[in-house]
Amino acid sequence: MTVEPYRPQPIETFQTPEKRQEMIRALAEVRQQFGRHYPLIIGGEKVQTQAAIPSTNPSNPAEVVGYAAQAGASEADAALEAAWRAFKTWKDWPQEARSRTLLKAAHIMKRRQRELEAWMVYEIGKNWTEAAADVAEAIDFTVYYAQQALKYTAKPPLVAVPGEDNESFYMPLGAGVVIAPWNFPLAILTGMTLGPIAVGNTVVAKPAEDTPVIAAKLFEILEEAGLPAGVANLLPGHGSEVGAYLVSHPKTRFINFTGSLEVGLKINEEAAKLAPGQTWLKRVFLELGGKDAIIVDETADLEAAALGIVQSAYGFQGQKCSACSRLIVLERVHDDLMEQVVERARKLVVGPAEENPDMGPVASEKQEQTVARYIEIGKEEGQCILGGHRLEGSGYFFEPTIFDGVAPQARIAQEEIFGPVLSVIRVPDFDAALEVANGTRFGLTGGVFSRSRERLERARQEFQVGNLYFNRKITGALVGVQPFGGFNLSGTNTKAGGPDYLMNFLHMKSVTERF
Ligand SMILES: NC(=O)c1ccc[n+]([C@@H]2O[C@H](COP(=O)([O-])OP(=O)(O)OC[C@H]3O[C@@H](n4cnc5c(N)ncnc54)[C@H](O)[C@@H]3O)[C@@H](O)[C@H]2O)c1
Ligand SMILES: N[C@@H](CCC=O)C(=O)O
Repeated sequence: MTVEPYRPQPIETFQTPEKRQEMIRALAEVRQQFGRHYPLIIGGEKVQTQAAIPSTNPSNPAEVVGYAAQAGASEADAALEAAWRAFKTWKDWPQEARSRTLLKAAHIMKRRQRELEAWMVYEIGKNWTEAAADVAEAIDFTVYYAQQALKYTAKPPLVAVPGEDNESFYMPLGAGVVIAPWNFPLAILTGMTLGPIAVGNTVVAKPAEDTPVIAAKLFEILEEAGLPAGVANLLPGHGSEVGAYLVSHPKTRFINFTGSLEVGLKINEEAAKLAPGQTWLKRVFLELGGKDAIIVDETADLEAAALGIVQSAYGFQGQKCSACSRLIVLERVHDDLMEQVVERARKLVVGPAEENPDMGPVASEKQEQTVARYIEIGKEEGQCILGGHRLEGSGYFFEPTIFDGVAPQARIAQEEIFGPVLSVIRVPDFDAALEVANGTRFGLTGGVFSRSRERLERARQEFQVGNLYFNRKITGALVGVQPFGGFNLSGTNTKAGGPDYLMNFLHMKSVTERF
């Protein structure tokens, strides 16, 4: 098998008229397809249901992008059965053939790149570049895992002892459940599904309620790539119903979850209970929320810091687990820095995602209510120095918002808001900055802007996060470059897009023969 060395996909920024025209065409073509119905996919069969989940456009919620069939318990039973049936043969496919199937899927994604981006612009309100980054990451996960999977055919080296032959080898676990969030509705769903599949497992995937259409597009691609029936099964539905059912199911071998801390804790608890007939301990992977901080000290390049803060706080409307939601700034540079941050944030254009603004809408009515509630809390807990309002119009639009003078223990400095709201905390020195940065339950991403080598080296050891960035934005981890996953209550540190990720979905067998 000839394999090109893996390199992350470049992310399209639509600077040329040709690229802009491509996107305008894709948006028009996708709009023509609004309102279609998308079935469940169980064992390769397309299954319609009585109930349907409407997926709407957050820039204009009256528009229905598509309807997804809605799975319940009986469909979940059938999907797990189909996944176990497919496992019997998929586990024995030569690794090269499995990897080739994924590489083919990646090629189809590249061919349909603009179209996939356009679906996410409409379905979840990403601007064009955010949508392009999502598709690029999905392609990256697919290629990277296809290649990484090849290494597990090699047997680990063992110590030889006289009179015995010893060998160890890796085997896939079985049929697992993937439960995905809406905020990277293609990339995260793709990575969580194709990682386990790459090394011989099979999967039942439940996308988020708000993004079933882009999930259906991924499954069209997997079918075209020739992934055998039942290896990946698609089960849109409500998390508290079919999601919870799949988690508790005795036939679920592993759970690959990305989402909120609240739901992650429930899953952790339910998955630990032994269901009647269950004969294994479920492996549970949880990648959860963040309350991510950037520290800026008095030695920093303030212009670079202001740029990195604004990019990290407001990219995709702050709806990234990696988003900067706390700015921890040393008193001495507070005023100069804030002047630049406010100036940059004030210029951000907010509007319908299809017009490619800096910021589109927040994702849903639920998000709208959460962000509005925290803005009200913020007005009690800090001084609103920018924004603080929902914008007029039918879409879920908010101004970029900044609260200054926030106490480290304030709710807006401790709880994940998941919206375009930044809390600014002033500290006297770098010791205090690190203490505040580490003073939440989370530990996902973090950043430091400083020219002090000593402080950067200290932060390298003491800043308790899974992904730490110096002198740049804290979002946009690249597959294979910055393995992604948090510390503390941000998750189980699965490290998506990392060289050890696929080990999570394998177990090792050791065989000894006495001569
Ligand atoms: N750490 C990471 O890598 C990462 C990446 C993206 C998003 N996130 C986090 O995800 C959250 C935003 O996503 P969200 O709003 O979709 O999260 P969420 O927890 O509300 O939902 C995630 C998924 O869980 C399902 N679900 C809900 N209740 C369930 C239950 N009781 N049992 C089983 N499944 C259930 C939902 O239907 C959805 O598919 C934020 O907290 C964000 O920080 C984390
Ligand atoms: N991996 C993404 C965040 C995923 C969570 O939302 C990043 O690095 O920005």
